[in-house]
Amino acid sequence: MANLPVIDFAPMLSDDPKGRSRLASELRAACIANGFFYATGTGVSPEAAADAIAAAKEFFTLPEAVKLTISQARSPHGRGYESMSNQRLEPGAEADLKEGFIMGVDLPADDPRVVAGWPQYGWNLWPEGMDAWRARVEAYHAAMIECAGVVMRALALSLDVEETYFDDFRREGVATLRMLHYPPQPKDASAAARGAGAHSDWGGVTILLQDEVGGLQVKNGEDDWIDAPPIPGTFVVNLADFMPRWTNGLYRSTVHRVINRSGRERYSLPFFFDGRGDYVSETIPTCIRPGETPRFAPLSVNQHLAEMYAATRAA
Ligand SMILES: O=C(O)CCC(=O)C(=O)O
Ligand SMILES: [Fe+2]
Repeated sequence: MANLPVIDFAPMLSDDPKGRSRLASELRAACIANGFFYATGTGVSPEAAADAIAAAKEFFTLPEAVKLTISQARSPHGRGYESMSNQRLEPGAEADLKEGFIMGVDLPADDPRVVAGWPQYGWNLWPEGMDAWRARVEAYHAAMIECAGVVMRALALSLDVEETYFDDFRREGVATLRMLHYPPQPKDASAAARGAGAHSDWGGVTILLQDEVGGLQVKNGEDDWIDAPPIPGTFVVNLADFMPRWTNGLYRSTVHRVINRSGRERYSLPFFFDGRGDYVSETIPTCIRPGETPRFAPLSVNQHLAEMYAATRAA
């Protein structure tokens, strides 16, 4: 079984037309095959990545009562602390054995998009007296917005459109950082136990930083589960639900899951780049081959996010 490829994005950060065209074709092959790959050279420093994992561990060691002061239940916008087993990503499986912390672009209550109730547009919740921690998390979030820009510009090139093609989607879009803690699955756990049940992600791309423990699995192009083990110095990137819409099904929004059978605590930080609420997807003209018609109706980010958040709540 071929492993997922490691793709170097460094050509996007310098004037390197040859490198970019090599990157575009490697990326295209990876996106058609599995929609999952590892990324290096995205411009995020190893120190920033290590610090983000450290910050996640620090948060989850706080007493439950402290974490609950910023419970997601208190946020109209899905921010804050997500208690253990609060989500069920896979219908028919058990609720996900994970807890999380969610933050995103911070907007005041009087922002017109917040007033209009756009999903995931709103303000963050932060634990009391942890300003330095907050600054570290905000710095990593800002770095990931940049990183997603690099990845999406390369994706545009891989589809033979201007590198700016996805800029309208990206501009002031939903950009959610989730810190996750997966306790080890108990030895006697049922076959339906999941850290994160099988699902696809909902936006444009997801860029995942995982620690050294492992447990992420990907459903490949042949419908087999394959491991996406940690590779130091990389992110795991997966395409999400808008990609098949843009590409008329050429690029997949790949199903993945987490089962933590390691016996150890696992920490991971997915960053979801979900796009601008009022953005409506259309099929990219270069993705419609002669004789084909668009397979997907236009869909707005707001509509898709609202439906998916509602569908996956465990309670
Ligand atoms: O923790 C991971 O490795 C993946 C998490 C994930 O797929 C998600 O939160 O959507
Ligand atoms: Fe996911």
